[in-house]
Amino acid sequence: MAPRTMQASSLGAQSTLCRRCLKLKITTSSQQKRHIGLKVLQKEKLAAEAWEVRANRITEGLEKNLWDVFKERGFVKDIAGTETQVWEIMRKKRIGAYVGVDPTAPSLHVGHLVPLMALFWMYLHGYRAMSVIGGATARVGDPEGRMKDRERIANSDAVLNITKTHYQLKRIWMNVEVQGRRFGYEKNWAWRRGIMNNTQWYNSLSFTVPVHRLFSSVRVSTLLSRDTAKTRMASGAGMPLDEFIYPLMQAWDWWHLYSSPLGIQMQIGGSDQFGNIVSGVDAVKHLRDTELHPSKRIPDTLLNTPIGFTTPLLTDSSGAKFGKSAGNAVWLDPFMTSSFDLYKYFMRRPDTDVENLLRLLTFHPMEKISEIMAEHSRDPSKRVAQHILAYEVVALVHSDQLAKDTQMQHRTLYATKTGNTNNGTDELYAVAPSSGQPERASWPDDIHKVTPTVQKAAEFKVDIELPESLILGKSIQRILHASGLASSASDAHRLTLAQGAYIGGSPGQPSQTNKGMPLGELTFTPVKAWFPSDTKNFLIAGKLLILRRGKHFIRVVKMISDEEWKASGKIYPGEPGTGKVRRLKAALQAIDPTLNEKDMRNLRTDVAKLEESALETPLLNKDEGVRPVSWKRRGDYVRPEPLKRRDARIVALREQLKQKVEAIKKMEQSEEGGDS
Ligand SMILES: Nc1ncnc2c1ncn2[C@@H]1O[C@H](COP(=O)(O)OP(=O)(O)OP(=O)(O)O)[C@@H](O)[C@H]1O
Ligand SMILES: N[C@@H](Cc1ccc(O)cc1)C(=O)O
Repeated sequence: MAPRTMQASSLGAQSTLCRRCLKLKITTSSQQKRHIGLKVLQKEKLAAEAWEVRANRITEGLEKNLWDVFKERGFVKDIAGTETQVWEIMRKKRIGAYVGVDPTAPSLHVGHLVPLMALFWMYLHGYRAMSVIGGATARVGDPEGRMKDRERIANSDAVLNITKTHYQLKRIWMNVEVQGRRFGYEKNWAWRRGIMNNTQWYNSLSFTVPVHRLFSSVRVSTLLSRDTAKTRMASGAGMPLDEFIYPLMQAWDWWHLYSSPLGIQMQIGGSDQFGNIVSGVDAVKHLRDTELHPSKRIPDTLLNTPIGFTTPLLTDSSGAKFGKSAGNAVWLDPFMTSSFDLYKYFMRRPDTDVENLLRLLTFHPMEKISEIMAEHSRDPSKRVAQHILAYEVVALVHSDQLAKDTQMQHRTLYATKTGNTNNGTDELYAVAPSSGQPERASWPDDIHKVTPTVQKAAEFKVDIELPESLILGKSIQRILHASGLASSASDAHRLTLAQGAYIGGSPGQPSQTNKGMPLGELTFTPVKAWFPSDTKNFLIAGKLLILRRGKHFIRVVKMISDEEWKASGKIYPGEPGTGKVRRLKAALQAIDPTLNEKDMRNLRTDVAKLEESALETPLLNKDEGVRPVSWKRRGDYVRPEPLKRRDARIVALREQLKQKVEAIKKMEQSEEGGDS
C-alpha cells in the first residue's frame, strides 16, 4: 500500500470518491479533507511495491536493513523499544523519523550533526525525515543534565535563533541532496524531508488539551524520579514548573507528528535525550490508545509502535559534551566559525578518533573508510583521513565548492616552499586537487596548538549592524544594499519590483500597518517600495530586521545608534560620502598631496583599468617608457624629458595605488561578509 494511503488507513481515515472531480477524497479528521489525483495514487502504489520488494530482499539477506548500517557505523547508543521491533519496523514500513533541536543559540554546532546524520541517512534510504526546530520548547529549555535553572531567552533572541537555525538547516538539507547524488543515492518520488517548528502547533494549541489528554495520566513521582529532577530537588533549589514538564512538551511534539499524516514514528536524539525519548514513547502510546475520535484511532500493532534511539555524544578533549550550555561548541555558522576554522578543527582530530568520526559524519561507505584508514596508517603524518573528514563536513555544512576552496587554502597554507610536489594523498581526497602546491611532509606543531574558533554565541547574535539613520531614514532598497543582499540600490530596486526580496513581518498586511513577525514564527512579506518611515513596523524588539533575498540568502540586521556606528569606524555599502571615487581620491591625496584634479582624474581612470584587468595586464609596453598600451606609436618616438619625469612619478604612484586598491577591496569584502 502507498505510504500516504497506508498512513491514512492506519490513522483510521476514510476515503471516498469525489463525484465532481473523480479524485479520491481522503478524510483524516472531521475537518481535514484532501483530494488526491489518480496519478499520485499510482505513484504511491509503485513506491509501496518497491518498498515491499526491498523488505523481501532484506529478509533474504540481499540488501542491508538501514538499522544494521546504523549499528555498524556506531550511530546506536540506546534504544527506546526492543531491537527486534526497530529492525522489523524499519524493514517493513516506510516510517517517518525526527530530530528536534532547541534554538537556544544562533547556530547549530558540530555535535548536532551526529543525530542529524542519522536522519539524513533515513532520508537517503527513503524514509520520511523531519528536522524540528523547538521554537516553543526553547522558550523553556531542556533541563536535562543542568544543575541550575535555564536563563530565559529574550523575544528578539528567540526570533533571531529560529531564523538562523532554520536557514542553516535548509542549507544543510540542500547539501544532503547534493551529497546523496554524489554518493550514488537516486532520488525517488517517495522521499520526503522537511523542517518544522513546534510553534506551528503550540501557538494554536488550547492549554486544556494536553492538560486533559496527557498531564492527567502522568504521575508527578515519575517526573521526580528523573536524574535531573532528583539532583535539583536534592540541592534544595528545586526547579521551575515549566522545566519540570519539559519532557511532556517534547512528548506532545512527538504525538503531534506521529498522529499527523507524516506518521513520525521514530525519534532520534543525542544520548542525553534518552529519558525524553522513553517518556515520549509512553506518552504517544497513551495518547494513541485513549483517542476517542473513531476516525483518528490508530491501532496498537507492531507496525504502529513508536520507537526511538540515541546517538553517541561528541565530546571535547576533556570528555565534556559539546554543547551550547557547556560553552565549548564549534559552530556551523560561517559568521561564527569560518569554513577554514571548521576544516582546521577536523584536521586536529587525533588519529584514534578519526575513523569513528568518518563513520558518523560522512556518507563514505564502510569499505571506503577502511581503504582511507589503510592509506592513512601508511603515513599518519600526511593526515589523509583528517583531510577527508574535514572536506566532507565542510561540504555538508557549507557546500562542495567551499570545501574544495577551503581544502586548497589549507594545502597552500601548509605547503613547503621546496621540493616534493606530490605526497601521494591526492587520489584519496574527495576532490582531486592539484594546486601544484606541495603539502607539508609532516605537520607543523602549531596545527595542534591552534585554539579552535569556538566563539561565545552571545558575541555573534547578528550578521550585520547598521545605523539608525539608515534604517529609519532611508529607503528599504538602500538598506538591502547596505546589508549586502543587493549589489547597489538600483539592483535592490529591481529586486523588489520582481518580488525577490522579503522582510520578516506579518504576511499579507500592508507596510504602513504591518504588525511585524509574530513571536516564535518565521514569516516573511515581500519588500515593496514603501516609505522609509514604514520600515520601523518590521523591527523586532525595536532593533532587529530580518531580510531575505530569494529563498535562502538571509541577513539579520541590528539597528544601532548613529554614535555607535561612527565609533565603530565601519562604513556600509552605499554610505553617503564614502563612495569608491571619493575613497580613491582620498587615497590618492594621501599618497601625494600635490596632485591636481586632472592628474587625479587620469590616475582614477588608470585605477579603473587596473581593477578591470585584475591588476595583472601590463599597462606599459616593454620599451615605451610609461606610454599606455593604447599609444600605438612608432619605435623611434622619443619622449620629452619633463614628460618622462611625470611618467616616472605616475609609475611610482600606480604601484602604491595597486596596494591601496587591494586594501580597499579586502575591506569591502570583509564588510559585506558573504553567503558562501
Ligand atoms: N555534542 C553532541 N553530540 C551529539 N549530539 C548532540 C551534541 N549536542 C547536542 N546533541 C544533540 O542534538 C540535539 C539537539 O540538541 P539541542 O540543541 O537541543 O541541545 P544542546 O546543544 O545539547 O544544547 P544545550 O546545551 O542548550 O542543552 C539533541 O538530540 C542533542 O542530544
Ligand atoms: N530537548 C531536545 C530538543 C528537542 C526539542 C523538541 C523536540 O520535540 C525534540 C527535541 C534537546 O534539548 O536537545
